[in-house]
Amino acid sequence: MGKARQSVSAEAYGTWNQKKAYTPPVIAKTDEQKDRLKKTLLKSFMFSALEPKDMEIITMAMKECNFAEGLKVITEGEDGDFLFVIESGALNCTKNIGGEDKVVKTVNTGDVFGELALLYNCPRAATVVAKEASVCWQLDRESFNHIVKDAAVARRNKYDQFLQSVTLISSIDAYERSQIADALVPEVYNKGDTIVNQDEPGDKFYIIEEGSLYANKGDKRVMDYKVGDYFGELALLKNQPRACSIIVESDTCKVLSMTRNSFNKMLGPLQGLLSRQVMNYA
Ligand SMILES: Nc1ncnc2c1ncn2[C@@H]1O[C@@H]2COP(=O)(O)O[C@H]2[C@H]1O
Repeated sequence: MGKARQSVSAEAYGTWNQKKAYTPPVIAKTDEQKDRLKKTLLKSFMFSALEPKDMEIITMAMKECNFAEGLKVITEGEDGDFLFVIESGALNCTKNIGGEDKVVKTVNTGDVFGELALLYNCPRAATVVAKEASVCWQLDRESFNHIVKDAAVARRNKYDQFLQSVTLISSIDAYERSQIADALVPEVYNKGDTIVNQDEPGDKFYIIEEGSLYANKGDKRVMDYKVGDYFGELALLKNQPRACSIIVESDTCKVLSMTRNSFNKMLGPLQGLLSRQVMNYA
C-alpha cells in the first residue's frame, strides 16, 4: 500500500498565484525501488537540488518503467504528458531533418528526456527510442508543473543569454546549451582569492560570469581573464595537475563551475576546439 495522498491547497501558493490545488499522485514502491530512485534523482541536475519535502513528493509520484531495446518511448510531433529520468541504459533521440531521421543526442544515466513538451507546452521535439534495455522513472506533467518546472525554467532562462555570449559555446545548439545551463553551479569569490591552485589536482571547469582574474605560473603572470572566458579545462583534458593558479583581480567575481563528468559529457564535442586553444598558452 502507498502512503496516504497529501493535498497541497491553492492557498499554500498565495492568492497571487494561479496554480490550482494539486493532489500529488502516490505510486507504491518497495524500499529498494525508493533507494534506486533517490540515487537516480541525485544524479540529475533538474532534480538534485530539490528541497527534501519536494524530493519526497516527487519520489512518491514517479513510476518505474523498464524499456526493452528498440522500444519507442516518445514520438516526435505527438503531445506528451510525461518526462523521464534515466536510472540505467541508453536511449537515442532522433529528429526528422529533411525527411531523414537523424540521431541528435544519446541520453543515459542521470539524464532527463521528454522535458521540453512539459516545460514549453509544445509537441514532442524528438523521437526517443531505447538503444538498449533501459530503466527509467516517469513523472507526470502536473507534479512536474507544481514542484520542478518554475525552478527549471528560471535556471535555463537565467544562463541561456549569457551562454550565447560565451565564444566557446557559441557553436553549440540551443538544446545542448540548455543542458549546460542545467549543469552550471555558481560560485562567488573576492579580490585575491585563488580559485585554482597550481600543481594541485583539478576536477572542475569554470566560465567567468562577472569580474576579472589572472593566471600565475610560479610568480609570473601569464594570462588575463574577463567575462565570458573560461579556465580549468587543461587538467580535465589532459588528466594532469593544475598548470597555473587562477586569482581574482576584481573586487568580487562570479564563476560558473562544471564538474569533470559534466565537462566530459557536455563539452565533449568541443574537445578539438579546446585542445587547439591550448596552443595559445604561454
Ligand atoms: N536536439 C534536441 N532537440 C530537441 N529535443 C531533444 C534534443 N536532444 C534530445 N532531446 C530530447 O528529446 C525529447 C523529446 O520529447 P520532448 O520534446 O518533450 O523533450 C525532448 C528532449 O528531452
